[in-house]
Amino acid sequence: MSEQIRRQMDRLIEQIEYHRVRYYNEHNPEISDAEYDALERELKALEAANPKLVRPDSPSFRVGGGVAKDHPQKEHATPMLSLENSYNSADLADYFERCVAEVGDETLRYSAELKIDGVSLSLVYLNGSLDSAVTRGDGRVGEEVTLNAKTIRDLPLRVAAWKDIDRMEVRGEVYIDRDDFAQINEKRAAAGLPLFANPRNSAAGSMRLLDSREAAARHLRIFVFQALGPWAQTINSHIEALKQLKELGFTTNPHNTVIQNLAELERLIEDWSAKRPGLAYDTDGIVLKVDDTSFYETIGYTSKFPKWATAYKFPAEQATTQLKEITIQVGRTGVLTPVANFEPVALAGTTVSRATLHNFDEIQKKDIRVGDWVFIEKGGDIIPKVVKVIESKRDRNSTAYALPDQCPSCGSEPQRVPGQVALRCENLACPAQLERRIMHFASRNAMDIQGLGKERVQQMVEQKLVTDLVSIYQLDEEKLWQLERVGTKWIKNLLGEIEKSKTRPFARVLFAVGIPMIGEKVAELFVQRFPSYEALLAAEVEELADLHGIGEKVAASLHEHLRLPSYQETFRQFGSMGLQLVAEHKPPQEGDDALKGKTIVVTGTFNELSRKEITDLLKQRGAKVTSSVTSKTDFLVCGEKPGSKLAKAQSLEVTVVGEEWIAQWQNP
Ligand SMILES: NC(=O)c1ccc[n+]([C@@H]2O[C@H](COP(=O)([O-])OP(=O)(O)OC[C@H]3O[C@@H](n4cnc5c(N)ncnc54)[C@H](O)[C@@H]3O)[C@@H](O)[C@H]2O)c1
Ligand SMILES: [Zn+2]
Repeated sequence: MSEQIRRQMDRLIEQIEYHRVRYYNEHNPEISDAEYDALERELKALEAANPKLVRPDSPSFRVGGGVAKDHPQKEHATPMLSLENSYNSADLADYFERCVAEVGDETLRYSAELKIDGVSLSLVYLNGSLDSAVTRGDGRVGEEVTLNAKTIRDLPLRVAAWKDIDRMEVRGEVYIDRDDFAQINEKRAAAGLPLFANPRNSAAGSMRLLDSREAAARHLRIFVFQALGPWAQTINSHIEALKQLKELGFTTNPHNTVIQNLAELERLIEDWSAKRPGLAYDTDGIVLKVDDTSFYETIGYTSKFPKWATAYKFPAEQATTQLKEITIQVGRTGVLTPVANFEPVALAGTTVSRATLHNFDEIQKKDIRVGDWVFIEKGGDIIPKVVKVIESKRDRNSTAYALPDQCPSCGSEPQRVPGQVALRCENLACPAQLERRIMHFASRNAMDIQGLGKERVQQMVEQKLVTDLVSIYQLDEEKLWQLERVGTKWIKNLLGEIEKSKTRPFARVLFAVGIPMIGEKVAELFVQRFPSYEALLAAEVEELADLHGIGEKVAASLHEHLRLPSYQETFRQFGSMGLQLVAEHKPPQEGDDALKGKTIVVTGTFNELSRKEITDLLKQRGAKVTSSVTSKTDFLVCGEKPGSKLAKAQSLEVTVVGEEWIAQWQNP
């Protein structure tokens, strides 16, 4: 029996040692922290039940992962310990009881601090100047990384208001902001380097880089959380020490508070559980420390952590699991989104089995393959995401992911959206998109078919009364009677509306078919220059892009879509059903109000007309001419030397037109 337990302990220790090297030395873990902690807990439980079998070299007594030879080694004046972990109220209640019992005072105050998810660093200042920075290492001896520490953005290299102390040690947590971390991983993905699982691993790796210029590019930051040495010994409140550190120019975390009991802590935990996704940096818990430092020796230490402190750990947000399949969802706009389906795994209190992969570029960048073991993460989002692949666990025969060649809803070949990372199904009859397409087609500014509300459209699509845009014009009384709760009057009205929609001008038809990036105003601009479907189809992409107010991507989108079979077929059928595919050219009449409801800004200098003449002309046509560009502006008429209004209009995506656009509003 005991032989079996011994073997079990050996096996656990071997696993733990293996993962410590991956984590502490290589900064490239193969399992999540929660999974690692479970191994440690299992070992500790076995050790507690079998004290005779405990190995003297057990990781249960050790801090960190030892020291590598890359940097000079340096012994800590005071050991750098870890923190005891608490996962629930019972653990925390134990902590409060223990402190009160040791001190014999119920009114103890505790400093409650966010546990910053980074790596600890010891900084020694001699006569006010930073002398050395040392990592925790194995707690006793660490690695000297002073040059790297000097790249930490908010670390003072000299302490200004120095108070005659020749030696002072400050400890803190070095971390990387989430945004900076995302950029680091993006660069690594582009360079084909293994990704970091989280900001903490990348901070740890960065601190130990051999080239401090590279460390500087990692944008390291620090929150200091402790002072040691003669100066600190004169202050016997931890909170007060933090305050004075701040006055000396160190950055302390602004969210530290004082609490007195478990109830207050529980409120704090609840509060931060909600708020911490909004912080710029990762936190993994709340650290409690007895505020009165004169009790530290009384309460004492284990070989691994101080007993006057504990760390409540938030539920784990990362896990590792195996990717079984990549399925594809078709969004309402036709965009195909890959979804990771994996072995169900517990994560932050729920079981998850799916994660979004965002887009196909993401899969390629991270080289995610079916069968891979992956790190998944929940963070602040409801939907988990795949952080990275664990390459060391990849099957040798695995192959890179191939882009889908079929839309899962309709089977047609998806297209790459020009200039974007998305793949899109462009089939106008794709069932997954039909409802949205019809709603758009029938909307007020498009074909304006009243009576085609959301619910009705849903029913029609479900019952296959409409299967594409063309089939709207094939609806008849008999078909409509199949719907629930309809009457003669409603049917007659709807058919009337559909018939009436055939008279909508061509620009509206062009807008209504829902070509990506072709909005209402853009459709109008195109039709003014190319007044029929035939003319548009004959136009080269350069000619389309040549129009004032039209971007290259927009022109490319129109050009490409008009050539897709499903669009060509749709326009052909529209034509034979009597929809308007030719613009009726109405020269404007004196006093007509073609620009009614439009808000227009005029800027710059013009060749043919003065600014005043242009303004008057637009007003005659019913436009409201205003002086500043806002999101409500419909057009910016832009001459030469336009100034800041042009940039403003571009940033708000207001349509910009030139002097030639004015010509159409002049009387013949
Ligand atoms: N995934 C793996 O394979 C693997 C392997 C080994 C270790 N680990 C993980 O490493 C962790 C253990 O590392 P650890 O010993 O650094 O413990 P820890 O990170 O859980 O806690 C101790 C550390 O918290 C930091 N800290 C942050 N804010 C603080 C504050 N306000 N006051 C004081 N300290 C603060 C300090 O650096 C301190 O050293 C565990 O989470 C474990 O899961 C993971
Ligand atoms: Zn499709």
